[in-house]
Amino acid sequence: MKITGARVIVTCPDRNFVTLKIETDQGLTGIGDATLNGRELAVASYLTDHVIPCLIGRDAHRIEDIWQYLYRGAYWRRGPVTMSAIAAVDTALWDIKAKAAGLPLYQLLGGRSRDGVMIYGHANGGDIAETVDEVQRYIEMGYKAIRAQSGVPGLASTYGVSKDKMFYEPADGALPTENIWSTEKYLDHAPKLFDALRSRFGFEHHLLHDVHHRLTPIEAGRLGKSLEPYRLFWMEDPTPAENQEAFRLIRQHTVTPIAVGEVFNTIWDAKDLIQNQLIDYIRATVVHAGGISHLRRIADLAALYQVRTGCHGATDLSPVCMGAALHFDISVPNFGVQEYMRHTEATDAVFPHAYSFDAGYMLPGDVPGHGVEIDEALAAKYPYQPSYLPVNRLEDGTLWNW
Ligand SMILES: O=C(O)[C@@H](O)[C@@H](O)[C@H](O)[C@H](O)CO
Ligand SMILES: [Mg+2]
Repeated sequence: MKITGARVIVTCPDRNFVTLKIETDQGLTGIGDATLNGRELAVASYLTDHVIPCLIGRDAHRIEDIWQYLYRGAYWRRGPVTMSAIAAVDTALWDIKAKAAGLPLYQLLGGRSRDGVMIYGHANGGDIAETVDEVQRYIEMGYKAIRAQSGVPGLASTYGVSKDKMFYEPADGALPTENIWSTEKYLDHAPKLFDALRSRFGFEHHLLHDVHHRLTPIEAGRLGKSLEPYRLFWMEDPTPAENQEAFRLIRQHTVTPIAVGEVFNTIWDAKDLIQNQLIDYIRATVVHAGGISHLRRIADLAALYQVRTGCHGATDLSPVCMGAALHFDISVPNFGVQEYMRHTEATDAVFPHAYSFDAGYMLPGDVPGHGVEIDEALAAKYPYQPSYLPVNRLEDGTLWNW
């Protein structure tokens, strides 16, 4: 089966998405997500100008060979732009292969390992009271696992607190907005949030929290220790993970489980964290970590050390990524949880899909392929809109991690 064409579709139904569509000489097409929030056009150009010319005429069934060709052939390896582009090709080719076999993608990945994919949603509020009410709402919607983020007294804004409660889009400006961050105010506040949540709801539901790279290792150790009475499912991105060694310091101080990896794009970013059991969940996902093929390699390494998957699934990852991730999630043996931030109706209309939500779990659907398509005519109605993620500054003006 030959690749006869490929094109990049950039669309912005409420937010920007980049999609690669591959066509073959047997009439089958496949799509892959290539969205990189705030740097979308870099990936679109990488695909259009440097990858697609190399794809035409290749055998669409040779997924692994094409992956190696794009990874080794670029000479300049790794990084979010390169690996998101490779991920889009990989995902589209798995979509084609499954369609050619007439099977849902998970059947080519070893079949089901579970009946459904447990997901977690994002409850957030401007203060503790509002966040408690939002957690209540997610419990009523049937969620078994809920991430809780709240505003911090004394800070005008902070990561994870959105205006619209069902969708969270942090990219909010034609140039980056600047937020002010105070670690002391946050460390004083976070335990109070989870004390209120456990006092109200007990321990029946999994509670998660995203620190979003904003602490130093010892501060992360302090936070993890302060959250131990509340038995979190995980504390996410407690400190930037370029220095994987830093997590040893956190581990010395707390048994609060740690999840890292949504910004990782290859197995090399996670190798030491996994092999030294410095984390409990790996957050790498289909769109940013080289696609289905590479994510399986990361998951297999993680399984050796009893590290489980917890794929990133924010609104800025398109329904194409969500669909592919659910096929991965329902089959991977060391599954942990899948993040699911809902997309808007306009986005869902552009990306019709077979996956579904049912009482805190999601199902990938059983149509051939990964079950997600793109309505190109509708996509064309939503032109790209430049949009940046915010930056953080400390109260003294120092540029910090957002
Ligand atoms: O865990 C998460 O979902 C967050 O870290 C994301 O919302 C992240 O901030 C965005 O994906 C960035 O575009
Ligand atoms: Mg996160």
